[in-house]
Amino acid sequence: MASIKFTGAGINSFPSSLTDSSESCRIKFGFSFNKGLSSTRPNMRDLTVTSVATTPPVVIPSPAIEPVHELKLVAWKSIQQERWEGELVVEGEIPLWLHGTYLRNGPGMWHIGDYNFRHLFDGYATLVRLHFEKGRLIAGHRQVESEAYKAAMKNNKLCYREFSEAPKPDNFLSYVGELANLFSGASLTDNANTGVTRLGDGRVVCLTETIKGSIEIDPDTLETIGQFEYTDNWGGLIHSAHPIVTETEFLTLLPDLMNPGYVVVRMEPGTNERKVIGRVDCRGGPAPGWVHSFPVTEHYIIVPEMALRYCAQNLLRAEPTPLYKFQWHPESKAFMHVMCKASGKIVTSVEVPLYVTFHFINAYEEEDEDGRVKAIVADCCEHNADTTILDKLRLQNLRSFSGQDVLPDARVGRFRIPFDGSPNGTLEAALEPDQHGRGMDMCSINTAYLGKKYRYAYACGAQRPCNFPNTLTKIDLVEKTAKNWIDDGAVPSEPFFVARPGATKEDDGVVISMISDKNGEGYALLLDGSTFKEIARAKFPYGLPYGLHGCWVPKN
Ligand SMILES: CC(=O)/C=C/C=C(C)/C=C/C1=C(C)CCCC1(C)C
Ligand SMILES: CC(/C=C/C=O)=C\C=C\C=O
Ligand SMILES: [Fe+2]
Repeated sequence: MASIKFTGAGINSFPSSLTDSSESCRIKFGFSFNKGLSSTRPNMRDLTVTSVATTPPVVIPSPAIEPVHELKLVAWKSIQQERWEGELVVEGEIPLWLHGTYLRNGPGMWHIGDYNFRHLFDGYATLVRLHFEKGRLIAGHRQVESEAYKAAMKNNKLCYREFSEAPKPDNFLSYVGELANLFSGASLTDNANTGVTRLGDGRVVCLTETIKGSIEIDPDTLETIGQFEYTDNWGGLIHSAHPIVTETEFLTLLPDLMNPGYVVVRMEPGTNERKVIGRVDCRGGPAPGWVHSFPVTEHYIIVPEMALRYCAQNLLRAEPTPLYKFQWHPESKAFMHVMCKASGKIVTSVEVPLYVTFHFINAYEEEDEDGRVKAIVADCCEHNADTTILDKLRLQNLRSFSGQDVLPDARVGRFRIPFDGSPNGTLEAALEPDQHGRGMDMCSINTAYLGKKYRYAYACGAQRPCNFPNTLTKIDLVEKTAKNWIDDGAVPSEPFFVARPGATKEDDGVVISMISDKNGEGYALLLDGSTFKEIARAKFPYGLPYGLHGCWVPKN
C-alpha cells in the first residue's frame, strides 16, 4: 500500500467526465416500498395523505447485528419507508408570518439488505421537508436518488465508496480496478447526505464532500432532479461539505491533496461555473487539513488548516481506520489563512493552537478606531483538539447508550487572527462550556449576520451523562450565557434559525428542530428565537433518523 503514489496534479485535478459512473450492478433492494405501489419510482402524489393516521409505516426487517443496549430512539435507525407526505396536527401556534419550507438532509438509511453500515456519515441521504403556511404544517420525507443509492437498491450491495464503507473487491484484479476507479473518482460516492442549500437563483442542491455528490432536488416534491454539474473545467473530486451560500454567490474550498493547499472558488447564481478566487498553500504537511466547513467575513475568506489531515493511504484502504480517511498530525501544527475576497491574496496566515472542528459558526472583522481591520474573530464548534469525536459517531456507539457520560467535551472555540503581522493567533472558549453542558455542534445563526459581528448562535449542547448532544442551546456571546432546551432521553437535530420578516433584533424569529424522542417517536419543534421557549410542536407519524443540516426556502 505504501508504494502506491498519487500521480497527476492532484486528487482534485481529474476531469469531471471521468468521475461519472454507471449503475454497474443491479438486483432488488432488500425491502418493499409503500403498500400498493408496483413501481420502484412511485409518484409522490400517490403517497400524499391528509392525515397522519392513514399511512401505516412499512417496517424494514431488523438489522442482522443488534446493538448491545436496544433503545427505542430511532435517530440512529434506518428510515422506515422511502417517502411519505402529510399534514401534521400542531400543538401550540405556528406564527402566521412563517411562510416557506424548511428542508433538512442527512444520512437516513444505514443498511443494504442485511448488511449494516458502521458510521453515521455512511447512510444514504434522507430529505425531510416541513412546509409552513397560515399556521399549518405539511411534512414529508424522501430518499435522495443518488447513483450510489440506486445502485445499492438494484444490486443489494454497496457499489461506491462511502465515508467509511468501501465495496469489497472480489479478487486481486478487481482490487486493481477499484484503485483505478478511486483515482478517477468513479468509485467515490455521490450520496449527497450532508446538507441542502438554496442557491441565489432558487435551485436547491443536496451536498456532501465529494463534488459528484451535488444533487439538485425539487423542494416541493423532494424529487431528485439530477446531478448538479459544474460546467467549468476545474473537475476535482472533493470540496468542503458546507459552501457559503448567499443571494449573490456560492463560495467553496477545493482541497488539493497532491500539492497540499486549497483552491478557493466562487460561483454566481444562474451559472454552474466555479471561478477561482485564489489559492493557499498548506504550511504543514503531508496533506491538507480536513475542511468540512470554513467561515467568511465581509471582505475575507478564512481557510482553516487543521492538523487532522486527509490521508492518501487511508483513502485507499477498504477497511476503516479509527480516523477513517484522515490522520492526526499534531507535529504539523494548525493554521488559519486569511484570503482577500476581492483580490485572492493571502493577507495573513497565522499558526493557531491545535483544534478539531466540523463546523464554523461565523466570523467577523474587528476594527480599530480608524476603521482599519485589526483582527478577525472566527468561532467554531471545537472538540478540544480531540479527534475521538469521529469514532464516537460510529453507529454502534450511538445506539448503545448505557448511561455513561461518554460524549467528549466541546466548546465554542473562538479564534482571534491578528492583522498586525504577528505569527500566532489565539483560540479560547468564547463562554464557559458548562453553560451548554460541554456539548457543542450542529450550529446556526441568523444569516443576516453572516460575516458580521453577531451575538447569538444556536446549536446542540449536552445534558450529561450522554453519548451525543441531547439539548438545544442558544448561546449569547455577549453575556456569555446559554439558554438550554431539553426533552429527557430525546435527540434533537440541528436548531435552524429563521428570522421574522422585518425583524430588527438578531434573535427575532423562530428556531426549527426535529426531535427523536425516547419512545421511538418524533416531532417537529418550534422555539421562540428570543425566549428559547417552545411555541409549537407537531408529531410525525413515525420517528425520523437524526439528519444533519437544513436550509430555508422562503415563499414569496
Ligand atoms: C455526512 C458528512 O458529514 C460527511 C460525509 C463525508 C463523506 C461522504 C466523505 C467522503 C470521502 C470519500 C468517499 C473519499 C475521499 C475523501 C472523503 C471526501 C472524506
Ligand atoms: C453530529 C456531529 C457531531 C456531534 C458531536 O458532538 C457532527 C456532524 C458533522 C457533519 O455534518
Ligand atoms: Fe456538517
